[in-house]
Amino acid sequence: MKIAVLYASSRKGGNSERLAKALVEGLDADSIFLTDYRIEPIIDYRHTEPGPYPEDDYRKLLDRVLKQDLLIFATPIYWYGMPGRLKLFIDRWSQSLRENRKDFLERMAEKRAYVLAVGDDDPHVKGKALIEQFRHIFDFVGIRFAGHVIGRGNRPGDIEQDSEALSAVRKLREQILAEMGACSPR
Ligand SMILES: Cc1cc2nc3c(=O)[nH]c(=O)nc-3n(C[C@H](O)[C@H](O)[C@H](O)COP(=O)(O)O)c2cc1C
Repeated sequence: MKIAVLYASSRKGGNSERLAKALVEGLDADSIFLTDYRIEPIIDYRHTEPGPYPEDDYRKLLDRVLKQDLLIFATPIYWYGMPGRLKLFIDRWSQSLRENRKDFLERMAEKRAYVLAVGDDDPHVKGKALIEQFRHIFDFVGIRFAGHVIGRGNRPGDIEQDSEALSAVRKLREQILAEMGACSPR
């Protein structure tokens, strides 16, 4: 099973990253830092001739994502939603739907995803909309939403005090390990 973590924070070593690392520690997971990619905003060509699309890192990033079986979205909550960098990437899925809808949806439908979201302003209540947004996005493209964890933290490292989030992550980890065991050849 191929696993990737999409790190959506604008900073390194933050709470969402730490939560994701607790989830995949010791596992063979591809670490995809969105800050390493330049992703331009979508241009809506749905009702006109398509193109030109931006010459940026979108295809490179998408290819890396499409290789995976399990996607872990590790994201801070920014203004009660996802960071712009992650939203730009997901907006561009509309480009793939326009360019190669069947192939894109077939490949997305093979995937499962977890969402780990960290915020500091009552995240279990005010972060619900973000989780719902992911649910709708995954439904649309056929990704199976396998679970989520909301954590609380502001300064890097705060998440280590959120025992509830850490324990929820341990449970997801057990799910992943069980699935990997079921997949491995005997
Ligand atoms: C631009 C920005 C917007 C933020 N907006 C929210 C918010 O709406 N709700 C919230 O709970 N926390 C908000 N925060 C706090 C971050 O979610 C919090 O510090 C989190 O730990 C950051 O994740 P990271 O450490 O993985 O970068 C915001 C932080 C920034 C920088």
